[in-house]
Amino acid sequence: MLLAGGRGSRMGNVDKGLQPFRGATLAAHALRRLAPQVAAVTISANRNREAYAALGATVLADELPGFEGPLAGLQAGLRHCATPLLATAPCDSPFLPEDLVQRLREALLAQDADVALAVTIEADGDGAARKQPHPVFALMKTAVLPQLDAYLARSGRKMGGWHDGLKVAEVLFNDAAAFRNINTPEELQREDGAQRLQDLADGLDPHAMPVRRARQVIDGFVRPVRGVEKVALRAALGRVLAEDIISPISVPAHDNSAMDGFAFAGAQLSPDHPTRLKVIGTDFAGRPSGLHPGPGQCLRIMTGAVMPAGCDTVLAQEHAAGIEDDCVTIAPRSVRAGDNRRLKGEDLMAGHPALTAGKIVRPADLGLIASLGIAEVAVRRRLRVAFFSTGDELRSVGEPLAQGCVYDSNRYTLFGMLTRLGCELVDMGIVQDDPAALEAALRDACQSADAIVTSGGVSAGAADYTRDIMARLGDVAFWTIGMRPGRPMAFGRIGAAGHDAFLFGLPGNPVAVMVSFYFFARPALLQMMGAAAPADVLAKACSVEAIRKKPGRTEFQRGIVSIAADGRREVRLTGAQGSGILRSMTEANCIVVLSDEQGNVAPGDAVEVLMFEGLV
Ligand SMILES: Nc1nc2c(c(=O)[nH]1)N[C@H]1C(S)=C(S)[C@@H](COP(=O)(O)OP(=O)(O)OC[C@H]3O[C@@H](n4cnc5c(N)ncnc54)[C@H](O)[C@@H]3O)O[C@H]1N2
Ligand code: MOO
Ligand SMILES: [Mg+2]
Repeated sequence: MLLAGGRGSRMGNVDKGLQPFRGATLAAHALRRLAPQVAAVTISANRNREAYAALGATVLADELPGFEGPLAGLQAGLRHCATPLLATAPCDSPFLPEDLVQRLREALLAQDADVALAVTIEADGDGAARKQPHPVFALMKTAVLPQLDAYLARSGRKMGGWHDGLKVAEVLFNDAAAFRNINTPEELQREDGAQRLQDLADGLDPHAMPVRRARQVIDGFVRPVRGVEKVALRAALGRVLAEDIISPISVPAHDNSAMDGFAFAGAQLSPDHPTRLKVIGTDFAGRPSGLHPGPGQCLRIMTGAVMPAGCDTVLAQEHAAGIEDDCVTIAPRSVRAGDNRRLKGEDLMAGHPALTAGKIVRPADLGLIASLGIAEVAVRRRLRVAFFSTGDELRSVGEPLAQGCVYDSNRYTLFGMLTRLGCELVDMGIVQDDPAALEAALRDACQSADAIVTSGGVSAGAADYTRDIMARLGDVAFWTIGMRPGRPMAFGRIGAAGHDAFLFGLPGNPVAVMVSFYFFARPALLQMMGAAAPADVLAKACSVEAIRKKPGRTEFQRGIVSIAADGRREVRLTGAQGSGILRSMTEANCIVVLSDEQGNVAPGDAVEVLMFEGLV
């Protein structure tokens, strides 16, 4: 029985099961999961009964009036159930496990229980593991109806509340995500992925896809992962901030001195005559003297010491016209009122955001967070990325190289690129050009990862099965991109056993896999990590050589930037640019990006380069 009899109050009092979702309704998706697991399906619904009946199920209304909740639906279900066991699931759980009923039944029989219900292990707010029962995902003997009747007659309404006196078997499911339900319009929209890939790519020719458009489609399709964890400050390096960090204090907390010197009230400076001030004491950083200089007085002060009351100006000691005994002489115009004073909150003001969600934490950010006294930060959970290479010709490092074979290098470049992004990796090795093996690998990958990156098999070669299988498993587009290298690519979302993952099917050639990773997969993975969109920061360099280039496609050539004798930045190519020549990537320190509009390049022309290494 699918439970669809609720009021849908968090959804705005609409009939939740009938909300559109991925081309159907929530209830239709849940039913699609549930129906194959049982002999017959009933839907508990109190509104729109014809719409539910149209899904091909018997529809039952509550016996109790007034939307009394899922137990009322269950009561009607048990009363009319023709089988000895009744399974239930809510209508808003489109991802429910495909083996839900089978596993509940095994436990119910093995333990001779009255009710079997699903439990998962979930992390609570502190990251500690906690058992989460899901009493609406249950299987029960129809013979338990009298207990439920009695509970409802006592005005009990809690889903698990009526189990007292019954034997309950708990069945642990590893996949908490399969039990997630959709309660609010926002959740619905997020889970719905907003749009289908085909709609996003509408009107675009998959056989001649401009780089820019492919990136737009990918960006519009991927969604950030939701999990958040609290980590100790140092562990946040390289992670993505999940929340804005609001400054709890002002930094600095007080006006303080920017110099070692003398602090005084600037109003007494004369533009025409030297000013002589008596030094009445010394203020160190963290050790104030407690003295307040009056007119004609000053304090010796160290950098970082709090400005004494009544003082607004510091004269750096090396700028004093004279220091003798306990007096300092200041020449006219050698310092202005207000100089060398750092203002309270000039770095960070209390209550203002110091860092915003989506920032990838760099060393300076660690320091900034520490300066606020914050020891723990909320970061997005790491992205899990599964990757494998395809091809019968591939051998792994350590194996002998048979005639006609090559060592699998793509899995190593992918390992490097994914590790640099801070992903959690699932290395699935080499998968043979065999449809069954490929399908099994992709299904497997869906269950363990948020994203899958494969290499090889996406062009139209006879042994390239990848495309067919990918298409069968989900919403996948195959593009020939107007670029070089990296022309063929598969992108989309595939699913198996209640899990889905975004898929990047990259071309097999070793340079092509890297270039398509950097220009398509990387920005998309960053978005999935919850990171704010990064821009490719291109610099200009003078090409020392002529480069042949056809307009109408983007070329990513491998280059070496150096500084010429005249101080200008110049670039030369690494030599042969074939997409199988991986050496070109190791020799290069930049990619020369020749845009669609660009034609031939003459020696001395400026071209755009994307440098490999930055400072931090
Ligand atoms: N008739 C056409 N043939 C090809 C086209 C085309 O448009 N029409 N496109 C070419 C381009 S461009 C590329 S790139 C490749 C992409 O093909 P696949 O993605 O199907 O890749 P494979 O055929 O499996 O492999 C291509 C090449 O790369 C070597 N390779 C594959 N995986 C690895 C690995 N893990 N480590 C090292 N080397 C690897 C493989 O042995 C092949 O030599 O298609 C062109 N053909
Ligand atoms: O993608 Mo292919 O490598 O353009 O040669
Ligand atoms: Mg291949």
